Amino acid sequence: MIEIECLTKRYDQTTVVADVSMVVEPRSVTVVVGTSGSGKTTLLRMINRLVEPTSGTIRIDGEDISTLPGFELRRRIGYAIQGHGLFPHRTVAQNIATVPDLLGWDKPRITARVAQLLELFQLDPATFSDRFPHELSGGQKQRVGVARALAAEPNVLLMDEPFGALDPIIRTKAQIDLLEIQKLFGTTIILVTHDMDEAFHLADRIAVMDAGALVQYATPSDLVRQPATDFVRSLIGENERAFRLLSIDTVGHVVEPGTAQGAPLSATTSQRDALSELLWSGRQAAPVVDDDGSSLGKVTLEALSRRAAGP
Ligand SMILES: Nc1ncnc2c1ncn2[C@@H]1O[C@H](COP(=O)(O)OP(=O)(O)OP(=O)(O)O)[C@@H](O)[C@H]1O
Repeated sequence: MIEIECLTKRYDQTTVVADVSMVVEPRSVTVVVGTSGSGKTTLLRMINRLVEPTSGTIRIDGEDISTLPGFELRRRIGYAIQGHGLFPHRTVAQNIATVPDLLGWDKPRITARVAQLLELFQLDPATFSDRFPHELSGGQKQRVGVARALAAEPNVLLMDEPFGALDPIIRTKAQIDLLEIQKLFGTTIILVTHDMDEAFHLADRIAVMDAGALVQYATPSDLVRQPATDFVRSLIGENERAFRLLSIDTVGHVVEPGTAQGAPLSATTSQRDALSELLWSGRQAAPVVDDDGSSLGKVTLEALSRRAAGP
Protein backbone atom coordinates (compact mmCIF):
# COMPACT_ATOMS: atom_id res chain seq x y z
CA MET A 1 0.00 0.00 0.00
CA ILE A 2 1.21 3.53 -0.78
CA GLU A 3 0.05 6.20 1.66
CA ILE A 4 0.55 9.79 0.58
CA GLU A 5 -0.12 12.34 3.28
CA CYS A 6 -0.32 16.13 2.91
CA LEU A 7 2.31 16.09 0.15
CA THR A 8 3.43 19.51 -1.07
CA LYS A 9 6.12 20.64 -3.52
CA ARG A 10 7.10 24.26 -3.92
CA TYR A 11 9.65 25.82 -6.23
CA ASP A 12 10.46 29.24 -4.73
CA GLN A 13 7.04 30.79 -4.13
CA THR A 14 5.19 28.54 -6.60
CA THR A 15 3.30 25.54 -5.25
CA VAL A 16 3.18 22.85 -7.92
CA VAL A 17 1.75 20.04 -5.76
CA ALA A 18 -0.53 21.25 -3.00
CA ASP A 19 -1.35 19.19 0.07
CA VAL A 20 -2.14 15.93 -1.74
CA SER A 21 -3.33 12.96 0.32
CA MET A 22 -4.29 9.61 -1.18
CA VAL A 23 -3.99 5.89 -0.49
CA VAL A 24 -3.09 3.50 -3.30
CA GLU A 25 -4.18 -0.06 -2.63
CA PRO A 26 -1.75 -2.91 -3.31
CA ARG A 27 -2.05 -4.66 -6.67
CA SER A 28 -4.20 -1.85 -8.10
CA VAL A 29 -3.80 0.49 -11.05
CA THR A 30 -4.12 4.19 -10.25
CA VAL A 31 -4.15 6.62 -13.16
CA VAL A 32 -3.27 10.29 -12.64
CA VAL A 33 -4.88 12.72 -15.10
CA GLY A 34 -5.18 16.50 -15.32
CA THR A 35 -4.24 19.46 -17.46
CA SER A 36 -0.69 20.15 -18.54
CA GLY A 37 1.37 21.61 -15.68
CA SER A 38 -1.07 20.42 -12.99
CA GLY A 39 1.68 18.58 -11.09
CA LYS A 40 1.19 14.96 -12.24
CA THR A 41 4.83 14.22 -13.05
CA THR A 42 6.03 16.00 -9.90
CA LEU A 43 3.66 13.90 -7.78
CA LEU A 44 4.91 10.70 -9.44
CA ARG A 45 8.59 11.63 -9.07
CA MET A 46 8.17 12.34 -5.38
CA ILE A 47 7.19 8.68 -4.91
CA ASN A 48 10.66 7.51 -6.04
CA ARG A 49 12.31 10.68 -4.71
CA LEU A 50 13.61 11.90 -8.03
CA VAL A 51 11.93 15.04 -6.63
CA GLU A 52 12.16 15.71 -2.90
CA PRO A 53 8.90 16.92 -1.32
CA THR A 54 8.80 20.30 0.43
CA SER A 55 6.56 18.76 3.08
CA GLY A 56 4.38 15.74 3.70
CA THR A 57 5.05 12.01 3.92
CA ILE A 58 4.91 8.96 1.69
CA ARG A 59 4.83 5.47 3.17
CA ILE A 60 5.21 2.30 1.12
CA ASP A 61 3.96 -0.77 2.99
CA GLY A 62 4.21 1.24 6.20
CA GLU A 63 7.80 2.42 5.64
CA ASP A 64 8.43 6.18 5.45
CA ILE A 65 10.41 6.53 2.21
CA SER A 66 12.32 9.59 3.46
CA THR A 67 14.21 7.22 5.79
CA LEU A 68 15.68 5.27 2.82
CA PRO A 69 18.55 6.40 0.59
CA GLY A 70 17.03 7.61 -2.71
CA PHE A 71 19.10 5.25 -4.86
CA GLU A 72 17.97 2.25 -2.82
CA LEU A 73 14.32 3.29 -3.14
CA ARG A 74 14.69 3.65 -6.92
CA ARG A 75 16.07 0.13 -7.21
CA ARG A 76 12.93 -1.11 -5.53
CA ILE A 77 10.46 0.90 -7.60
CA GLY A 78 10.10 0.42 -11.36
CA TYR A 79 9.98 3.60 -13.44
CA ALA A 80 8.96 3.80 -17.09
CA ILE A 81 8.73 7.08 -18.98
CA GLN A 82 7.61 8.35 -22.35
CA GLY A 83 10.38 7.89 -24.89
CA HIS A 84 11.43 4.84 -22.81
CA GLY A 85 14.80 6.34 -21.60
CA LEU A 86 16.86 3.35 -22.76
CA PHE A 87 20.66 3.54 -22.61
CA PRO A 88 21.67 3.91 -26.29
CA HIS A 89 25.02 2.11 -26.01
CA ARG A 90 23.69 -0.91 -24.18
CA THR A 91 21.98 -3.86 -25.80
CA VAL A 92 18.36 -4.74 -25.09
CA ALA A 93 19.47 -7.47 -22.66
CA GLN A 94 21.90 -5.13 -20.88
CA ASN A 95 19.24 -2.44 -20.62
CA ILE A 96 16.75 -4.84 -19.05
CA ALA A 97 19.45 -6.18 -16.70
CA THR A 98 20.35 -2.71 -15.35
CA VAL A 99 18.72 -2.90 -11.91
CA PRO A 100 19.26 -6.64 -11.29
CA ASP A 101 22.97 -5.96 -12.04
CA LEU A 102 23.04 -3.11 -9.54
CA LEU A 103 21.35 -5.34 -6.98
CA GLY A 104 24.09 -7.96 -7.49
CA TRP A 105 21.90 -10.77 -8.82
CA ASP A 106 23.98 -13.70 -10.09
CA LYS A 107 24.40 -14.12 -13.86
CA PRO A 108 22.13 -17.15 -14.42
CA ARG A 109 19.29 -15.45 -12.54
CA ILE A 110 19.69 -12.26 -14.60
CA THR A 111 19.85 -14.19 -17.89
CA ALA A 112 16.72 -16.13 -16.99
CA ARG A 113 14.84 -12.98 -15.96
CA VAL A 114 15.79 -11.12 -19.16
CA ALA A 115 14.65 -14.06 -21.29
CA GLN A 116 11.39 -14.34 -19.33
CA LEU A 117 10.59 -10.63 -19.79
CA LEU A 118 11.48 -10.62 -23.49
CA GLU A 119 9.15 -13.54 -24.06
CA LEU A 120 6.43 -11.94 -21.98
CA PHE A 121 6.65 -8.80 -24.14
CA GLN A 122 6.70 -10.89 -27.32
CA LEU A 123 10.27 -10.03 -28.27
CA ASP A 124 12.07 -13.20 -29.35
CA PRO A 125 15.24 -13.35 -27.17
CA ALA A 126 17.34 -14.82 -30.00
CA THR A 127 16.45 -11.87 -32.25
CA PHE A 128 16.33 -8.99 -29.81
CA SER A 129 18.71 -9.62 -26.86
CA ASP A 130 21.80 -8.25 -28.63
CA ARG A 131 20.18 -5.41 -30.55
CA PHE A 132 20.80 -1.79 -29.61
CA PRO A 133 17.90 0.62 -29.02
CA HIS A 134 18.40 2.33 -32.42
CA GLU A 135 17.73 -1.04 -34.07
CA LEU A 136 14.20 -1.23 -32.59
CA SER A 137 10.85 0.26 -33.63
CA GLY A 138 9.16 2.76 -31.30
CA GLY A 139 6.76 0.12 -29.98
CA GLN A 140 9.60 -2.35 -29.35
CA LYS A 141 11.61 0.31 -27.49
CA GLN A 142 8.60 1.10 -25.37
CA ARG A 143 8.18 -2.60 -24.47
CA VAL A 144 11.86 -2.88 -23.56
CA GLY A 145 11.44 0.24 -21.38
CA VAL A 146 8.56 -1.37 -19.46
CA ALA A 147 10.43 -4.72 -19.29
CA ARG A 148 13.43 -2.89 -17.81
CA ALA A 149 11.21 -1.20 -15.22
CA LEU A 150 9.85 -4.62 -14.21
CA ALA A 151 13.19 -6.45 -14.24
CA ALA A 152 13.92 -6.50 -10.52
CA GLU A 153 10.36 -7.65 -9.75
CA PRO A 154 9.30 -4.38 -8.13
CA ASN A 155 6.07 -4.29 -6.15
CA VAL A 156 5.52 -0.74 -7.34
CA LEU A 157 5.74 0.52 -10.92
CA LEU A 158 5.54 4.23 -11.76
CA MET A 159 4.74 5.07 -15.40
CA ASP A 160 4.81 8.55 -16.92
CA GLU A 161 3.00 8.66 -20.27
CA PRO A 162 4.58 5.31 -21.14
CA PHE A 163 2.45 4.82 -24.26
CA GLY A 164 2.35 8.46 -25.35
CA ALA A 165 4.41 7.97 -28.49
CA LEU A 166 2.64 4.86 -29.78
CA ASP A 167 0.09 4.69 -32.56
CA PRO A 168 -3.47 3.85 -31.45
CA ILE A 169 -3.35 0.15 -32.39
CA ILE A 170 -0.03 -0.63 -30.70
CA ARG A 171 -1.12 1.54 -27.79
CA THR A 172 -4.27 -0.49 -27.16
CA LYS A 173 -2.23 -3.69 -27.38
CA ALA A 174 0.35 -2.27 -24.93
CA GLN A 175 -2.46 -1.44 -22.48
CA ILE A 176 -3.87 -4.97 -22.67
CA ASP A 177 -0.36 -6.43 -22.16
CA LEU A 178 0.22 -4.15 -19.18
CA LEU A 179 -2.98 -5.25 -17.46
CA GLU A 180 -2.09 -8.92 -18.03
CA ILE A 181 1.40 -8.44 -16.63
CA GLN A 182 0.06 -6.44 -13.69
CA LYS A 183 -2.27 -9.34 -12.81
CA LEU A 184 0.52 -11.89 -13.27
CA PHE A 185 2.99 -10.13 -10.94
CA GLY A 186 0.47 -8.37 -8.65
CA THR A 187 2.28 -5.06 -9.25
CA THR A 188 0.91 -1.80 -7.87
CA ILE A 189 0.93 0.68 -10.74
CA ILE A 190 0.64 4.46 -10.75
CA LEU A 191 0.44 5.79 -14.30
CA VAL A 192 0.25 9.36 -15.60
CA THR A 193 -1.59 9.99 -18.87
CA HIS A 194 -3.32 12.74 -20.86
CA ASP A 195 -5.53 10.20 -22.57
CA MET A 196 -8.89 9.74 -20.83
CA ASP A 197 -9.70 6.61 -22.85
CA GLU A 198 -6.46 5.11 -21.55
CA ALA A 199 -7.33 6.18 -18.01
CA PHE A 200 -10.75 4.51 -18.18
CA HIS A 201 -9.32 1.39 -19.77
CA LEU A 202 -6.60 0.85 -17.17
CA ALA A 203 -7.67 2.40 -13.88
CA ASP A 204 -9.05 0.88 -10.74
CA ARG A 205 -8.97 4.46 -9.45
CA ILE A 206 -8.41 7.78 -11.17
CA ALA A 207 -6.72 10.76 -9.49
CA VAL A 208 -7.62 14.10 -11.08
CA MET A 209 -5.10 16.93 -10.60
CA ASP A 210 -5.89 20.59 -11.21
CA ALA A 211 -3.36 23.35 -10.50
CA GLY A 212 -1.41 21.18 -8.07
CA ALA A 213 -4.43 20.00 -6.09
CA LEU A 214 -6.00 16.55 -6.10
CA VAL A 215 -9.60 17.46 -6.94
CA GLN A 216 -11.03 13.94 -7.07
CA TYR A 217 -9.75 10.46 -6.38
CA ALA A 218 -12.36 7.86 -7.18
CA THR A 219 -13.27 4.79 -9.20
CA PRO A 220 -13.92 5.48 -12.89
CA SER A 221 -17.61 4.87 -12.40
CA ASP A 222 -17.87 7.32 -9.46
CA LEU A 223 -15.96 9.88 -11.47
CA VAL A 224 -18.56 9.71 -14.25
CA ARG A 225 -21.60 9.52 -11.98
CA GLN A 226 -20.49 12.06 -9.38
CA PRO A 227 -17.83 14.42 -10.75
CA ALA A 228 -16.59 16.57 -7.84
CA THR A 229 -16.12 19.75 -9.87
CA ASP A 230 -16.95 21.26 -13.25
CA PHE A 231 -13.34 20.66 -14.19
CA VAL A 232 -13.73 16.90 -13.65
CA ARG A 233 -17.00 16.94 -15.61
CA SER A 234 -15.36 18.67 -18.55
CA LEU A 235 -12.31 16.39 -18.42
CA ILE A 236 -14.55 13.33 -18.71
CA GLY A 237 -16.46 15.01 -21.54
CA GLU A 238 -20.24 15.33 -21.21
CA ASN A 239 -20.82 13.70 -24.59
CA GLU A 240 -18.70 10.74 -23.56
CA ARG A 241 -20.30 9.94 -20.18
CA ALA A 242 -22.53 7.07 -21.29
CA PHE A 243 -19.74 5.48 -23.33
CA ARG A 244 -17.23 5.85 -20.52
CA LEU A 245 -19.54 3.92 -18.19
CA LEU A 246 -19.85 1.16 -20.78
CA SER A 247 -16.09 1.07 -21.36
CA ILE A 248 -15.38 0.29 -17.69
CA ASP A 249 -17.29 -2.97 -17.48
CA THR A 250 -17.54 -6.21 -19.43
CA VAL A 251 -20.38 -8.08 -21.08
CA GLY A 252 -20.02 -10.79 -18.43
CA HIS A 253 -21.68 -8.45 -15.93
CA VAL A 254 -24.84 -7.89 -17.99
CA VAL A 255 -25.34 -11.39 -19.32
CA GLU A 256 -28.85 -12.77 -18.91
CA PRO A 257 -30.41 -16.18 -19.55
CA GLY A 258 -31.61 -16.97 -23.05
CA THR A 259 -30.39 -17.29 -26.58
CA ALA A 260 -29.79 -14.87 -29.44
CA GLN A 261 -28.90 -15.02 -33.12
CA GLY A 262 -25.61 -14.29 -34.82
CA ALA A 263 -21.93 -14.23 -33.91
CA PRO A 264 -21.32 -14.59 -30.16
CA LEU A 265 -19.46 -12.08 -27.99
CA SER A 266 -16.90 -13.09 -25.39
CA ALA A 267 -17.83 -12.38 -21.76
CA THR A 268 -14.63 -10.30 -21.50
CA THR A 269 -15.70 -7.90 -24.29
CA SER A 270 -16.25 -4.38 -22.97
CA GLN A 271 -19.86 -3.26 -22.85
CA ARG A 272 -18.92 -0.38 -25.13
CA ASP A 273 -17.61 -2.74 -27.80
CA ALA A 274 -20.70 -4.90 -27.36
CA LEU A 275 -22.96 -1.90 -27.97
CA SER A 276 -21.01 -1.02 -31.08
CA GLU A 277 -21.27 -4.59 -32.37
CA LEU A 278 -25.04 -4.80 -31.74
CA LEU A 279 -25.65 -1.45 -33.49
CA TRP A 280 -23.40 -2.39 -36.40
CA SER A 281 -25.03 -5.77 -36.95
CA GLY A 282 -28.55 -4.42 -36.38
CA ARG A 283 -29.29 -6.88 -33.56
CA GLN A 284 -31.26 -6.42 -30.35
CA ALA A 285 -29.18 -9.10 -28.63
CA ALA A 286 -26.11 -11.31 -29.08
CA PRO A 287 -25.12 -14.67 -27.57
CA VAL A 288 -22.37 -14.52 -24.92
CA VAL A 289 -19.71 -17.23 -24.50
CA ASP A 290 -16.90 -17.84 -22.02
CA ASP A 291 -13.21 -18.42 -22.87
CA ASP A 292 -13.92 -22.04 -23.83
CA GLY A 293 -16.72 -21.04 -26.16
CA SER A 294 -19.44 -22.41 -23.84
CA SER A 295 -22.71 -20.50 -23.90
CA LEU A 296 -23.40 -18.17 -20.94
CA GLY A 297 -26.61 -16.55 -22.21
CA LYS A 298 -27.18 -13.30 -24.07
CA VAL A 299 -26.54 -9.56 -23.88
CA THR A 300 -29.28 -7.17 -24.98
CA LEU A 301 -29.36 -3.58 -26.21
CA GLU A 302 -31.83 -2.87 -23.45
CA ALA A 303 -29.45 -4.07 -20.72
CA LEU A 304 -26.61 -1.98 -22.19
CA SER A 305 -28.88 1.10 -22.33
CA ARG A 306 -29.72 0.66 -18.65
CA ARG A 307 -26.00 0.44 -17.83
CA ALA A 308 -25.22 3.62 -19.76
CA ALA A 309 -27.98 5.69 -18.12
CA GLY A 310 -27.01 8.50 -15.76
CA PRO A 311 -28.11 8.74 -12.13
N1 LIG B 1 12.47 21.90 -11.38
C1 LIG B 1 11.47 22.77 -11.47
N2 LIG B 1 11.60 24.07 -11.14
C2 LIG B 1 10.59 24.94 -11.23
N3 LIG B 1 9.34 24.61 -11.63
C3 LIG B 1 9.14 23.33 -11.96
C4 LIG B 1 10.18 22.35 -11.92
N4 LIG B 1 9.65 21.15 -12.32
C5 LIG B 1 8.37 21.39 -12.63
N5 LIG B 1 8.04 22.68 -12.43
C6 LIG B 1 6.71 23.31 -12.64
O1 LIG B 1 5.79 22.58 -11.89
C7 LIG B 1 4.53 22.54 -12.56
C8 LIG B 1 4.06 21.10 -12.63
O2 LIG B 1 4.91 20.37 -13.51
P1 LIG B 1 4.64 18.82 -13.82
O3 LIG B 1 5.69 18.39 -14.78
O4 LIG B 1 4.50 18.09 -12.56
O5 LIG B 1 3.22 18.93 -14.52
P2 LIG B 1 2.42 17.82 -15.33
O6 LIG B 1 1.02 17.84 -14.83
O7 LIG B 1 3.13 16.52 -15.30
O8 LIG B 1 2.49 18.46 -16.79
P3 LIG B 1 2.47 17.78 -18.25
O9 LIG B 1 1.14 17.13 -18.37
O10 LIG B 1 2.60 18.97 -19.16
O11 LIG B 1 3.62 16.82 -18.33
C9 LIG B 1 4.74 23.18 -13.92
O12 LIG B 1 4.21 24.49 -13.89
C10 LIG B 1 6.25 23.19 -14.07
O13 LIG B 1 6.65 24.30 -14.84
